[in-house]
Amino acid sequence: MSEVKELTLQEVSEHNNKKDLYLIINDKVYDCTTFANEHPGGEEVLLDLAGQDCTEAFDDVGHSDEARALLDDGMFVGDVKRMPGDPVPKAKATTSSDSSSSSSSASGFGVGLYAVILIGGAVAYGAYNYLQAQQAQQQ
Ligand code: HEM
Repeated sequence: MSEVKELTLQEVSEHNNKKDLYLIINDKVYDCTTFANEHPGGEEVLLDLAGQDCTEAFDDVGHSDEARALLDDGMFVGDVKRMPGDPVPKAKATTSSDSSSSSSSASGFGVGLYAVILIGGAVAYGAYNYLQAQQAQQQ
């Protein structure tokens, strides 16, 4: 088995143009030079991020499994070699778990809010009926 190549952020950042375009996704380096002009999302977005870590941008778009499979289908160059002082990777695990946990807590809050509105409405309706009955008795 051949060893996986390792590239520093500095090395990757030199591949930053249309004729030589590397991207980092999840700490892996991909050569997107030929793919760029076939990219369904356009060549421009890839050029803007050329030589950089685009994990966040890639995840934000919500790319399909097909798009992810494309990456390992001939574009893989090697792993990122983090040097002391390099920026920390745009956390992959936290981004996905963050969004799922925040969305689940948001939906939890939504259900709670509905419950409060429903119960509040029921109590108000009950109080109104009670007062009406009291008034009817007094007349
Ligand atoms: C080498 C990495 C990338 C690959 C292999 C890739 C592949 C693809 C593929 C196959 C699609 C079609 C929809 C799908 O299957 O999800 C797509 C759509 C798209 N991509 Fe990428 N993409 C890459 C990087 C990026 C990056 C870094 C951005 C930055 C924002 C981006 C932005 C978009 C957008 C906006 C679309 C939607 C296009 C549309 O539906 O009109 N992509 N990409």
